[in-house]
Amino acid sequence: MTQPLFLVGARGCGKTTVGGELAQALNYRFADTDHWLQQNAGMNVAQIVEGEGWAGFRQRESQALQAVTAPEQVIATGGGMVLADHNRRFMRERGVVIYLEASVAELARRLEAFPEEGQRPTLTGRGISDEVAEVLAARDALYREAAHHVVDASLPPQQVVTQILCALRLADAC
Ligand SMILES: Nc1ncnc2c1ncn2[C@@H]1O[C@H](COP(=O)(O)OP(=O)(O)O)[C@@H](O)[C@H]1O
Ligand SMILES: O=C(O)C1=C[C@@H](OP(=O)(O)O)[C@@H](O)[C@H](O)C1
Ligand SMILES: [Mg+2]
Repeated sequence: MTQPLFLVGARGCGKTTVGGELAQALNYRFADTDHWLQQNAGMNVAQIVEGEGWAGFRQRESQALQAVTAPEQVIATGGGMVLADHNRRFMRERGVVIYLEASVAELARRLEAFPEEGQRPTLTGRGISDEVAEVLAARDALYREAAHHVVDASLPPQQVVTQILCALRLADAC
């Protein structure tokens, strides 16, 4: 199997963290669409949104998705990548898409501990817990529609990696 692997899911579900560990386990390269676009723009997410609005950011993240997609590549997407129908279709057709599913409580706990405001400016103007609930309610169906596999992202990162390898039939002890 050499197809690109796309990780999707809400802010804080661990796409960036798990993506790096999954790439190591498979000896694949790792790319994160947010890292790519921030390097390309010379600005962080908050600065892009301030200058160009969310519409500008969404355009840049679709470009990033196209740019980083390659064989033997693990790709951590941003939480809103699935909003565009063309991104969902592109990921499903070009590779294997994995939804890292976690509860609102778990996501809010992680984001409260590590808000990373430059990477995650507010989407709704609400507090973290309310925002996570509102955004997940709006996007959960899109993550499921995009995904070939759903894994439990509330476990420690290495266990999430193991679940993914099992879903891909790349591990023996599942
Ligand atoms: N499986 C996990 N268990 C506990 N904490 C995690 C896990 N995955 C990620 N984290 C932590 O949650 C925060 C967000 O993780 P990150 O990988 O940036 O998520 P995402 O890219 O999906 O927004 C980080 O502080 C990270 O250390
Ligand atoms: O959910 C979202 O709309 C976003 C998630 C962020 O990425 P992470 O999911 O890696 O935090 C980043 O792309 C941007 O702040 C928008
Ligand atoms: Mg991330």
